[in-house]
This record gives sequence, structure tokens and C-alpha cells, in this order.
Amino acid sequence: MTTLTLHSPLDMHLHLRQDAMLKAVAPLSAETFAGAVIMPNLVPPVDSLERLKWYREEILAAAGREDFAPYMTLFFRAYTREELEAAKPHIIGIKLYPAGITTNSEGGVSQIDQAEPTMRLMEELGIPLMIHGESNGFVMDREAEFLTIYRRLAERFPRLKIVMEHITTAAALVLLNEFENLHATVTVQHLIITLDDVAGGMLNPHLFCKPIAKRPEDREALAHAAVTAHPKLCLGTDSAPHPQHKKECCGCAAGVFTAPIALQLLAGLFDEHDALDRLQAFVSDNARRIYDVTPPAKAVTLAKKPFTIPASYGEVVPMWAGREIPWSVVGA
Ligand SMILES: NC(=O)N[C@@H](CC(=O)O)C(=O)O
Ligand SMILES: [Zn+2]
Ligand SMILES: [Zn+2]
Repeated sequence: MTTLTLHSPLDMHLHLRQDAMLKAVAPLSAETFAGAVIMPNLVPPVDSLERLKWYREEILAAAGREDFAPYMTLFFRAYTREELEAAKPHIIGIKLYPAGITTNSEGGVSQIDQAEPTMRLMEELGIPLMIHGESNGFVMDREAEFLTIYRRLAERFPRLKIVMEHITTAAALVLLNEFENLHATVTVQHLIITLDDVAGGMLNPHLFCKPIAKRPEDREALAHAAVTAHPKLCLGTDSAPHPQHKKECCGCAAGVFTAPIALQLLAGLFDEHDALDRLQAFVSDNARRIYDVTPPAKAVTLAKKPFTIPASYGEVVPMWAGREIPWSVVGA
């Protein structure tokens, strides 16, 4: 049986929520990941150091093991220099959401220009900026339209580390290569599905997320970059749990839940591309270098042995629930 051991896999974009949902999903990430970048889009958002420290403790308690590091982010707003200096040792970066563009982003930024003084301070202090990069244009064009903003920020703040979160287009990869200070995360679903899987046949709400899955040529470009372990790209699952009744309803919430199946799906993809030897870079080594983190030691062994994705994890339905996939986690 073919097996593969990954060392300290990292998820550089994760939603863990609060309360009962946090308690249900945090152990699932902690089982196979050594660390994760925790998104701050709670209600209300994590936009103070006090709230961030409280949230970190909640996560550690919910994860229930020592070998899982939550890398915390603050929700972008206008911060003072004093606030940023105090926050810096506790955060991996600050996450910017355009106002209203995705789940729980109502308090986000409506005028990017007005965000520049804070970005200037972040550049000076060496605090990375993570962005959900979508305009409010036509849904398939939102990321492409936002690329002009990424470009402007990359030019105006050459020493600011900018992470283009969950990229979904070939065009974003082109821009990624153009500026040294741009980096990117990509989800599992955007490497393996297109809009057809979401809405081309029977509507599949469990594959609906922001940004929406794009065209086959986008998926091919992203998959190529992932399986060749593009040095500026790393895994960020954007695993975003919503209870089943919020997905299977009229007005389905955006977010795909993949945390417990991400590594198995990736092993399948990398195997198909004869690239299993590059998975370690994509799920850990690139992130360690880009974000300058040293995760807890954790070995996760996968085997080419069929695995049926559960129908649900508590009240959350994962991507491809009930489907048999070729790789399993056999030791973590
Ligand atoms: N990706 C999503 O569709 N949803 C995320 C928010 C986000 O990452 O944009 C969520 O919090 O549910
Ligand atoms: Zn997002
Ligand atoms: Zn997200």
C-alpha cells in the first residue's frame, strides 16, 4: 500500500466560529493539522487584542491538544500605532474584508483608500495583511476586478507582506508572480471543482462559497501551481462550517467545510499528478517560510486506501459527503 507521511501540515486560512460550533470543529482540524491561521469574522469580529486573547484561549480549550497552534488574526479596521505594536507579538497578520462581501463581513472596509494609513503602519511594523479580494461586481468577475487593487497595494507598500486569500483564478497567479510582496493561499475545493460542480447540474449548496468556484482553465492553473509547489502559494482550506439548516435552505450561507478531509483530497490530487513528493511543501514548508512560523511537531500518515467521506460531522455537512475517495488518514 502506498503511504505518505506529512510533517506538521498547516492550514493557513481556517474558520473555527465560537461556542458549540468551535467545540465541534476545532478538534477536527487539530487532529491532522499542526497549526492554522484563524479567521476573525466572528459576530462581533475579533478586532481588539483583548478579544483576540480570549478567542485564542477558547480555541486551545476546544482543540484539546498541545500540538495545534492557532495563528491569530485581527479583523482589519483603522488601528493606531500603539494598538498595532501591542498586538504584533500575538498575531500572524490582519485580515481585511471588503464590507459585506462574504459571511460576517458587514464591519469590513468600504473604501480601500481610507485603509491606507493603517497599512502604512503595518508595513513599518512588519505585520502581514491578508485580504479577501473580491469587488462587488458580477460574481464571476469579482476576484479579477480586485486584482487592480492588489496591484496598487503591492506597488504602494512594497515592504508590506500581502496574502491574497483563497485565490480562484489563473489571473491571480499571474499577478502573484509579478510582485515579490504578494503571496497566496488556495483552498482544496478550488483545486478540484468548477462552477459546474456547484450549479451546473443539481444545485450543490455544500460547494457554495465565496469566492465562487470558477472555470476549468482556472482550476487547471491553480492545480498546476499547487502540484508544482509554487513557492509563494500555500494551503488555506477556508474550511467554513455552517449548520446543515443554514446550507440546505433558501438563502444558503457561503462556506465549504473541508477541514477533516482536506489532506486526503490533496493526496488524491497530488497522486493523480505524480506529485506526492511535493505535497509536503504545499501543506507546510511553503507556509513556514512565507509566514516565518515553526509549527509544533506532528506526523500525519496517509495511505492509498479508500475512505468514505462521512455524511456529516455533527451538524455540519462536509464537501462530497458520502463519496468514496482514494486516500485515507491512517495515523495522526
Ligand atoms: N468562504 C466563504 O464562503 N465563507 C467564509 C468567509 C470567507 O472566507 O470569505 C465563512 O466565514 O463562512
Ligand atoms: Zn474570504
Ligand atoms: Zn475564509
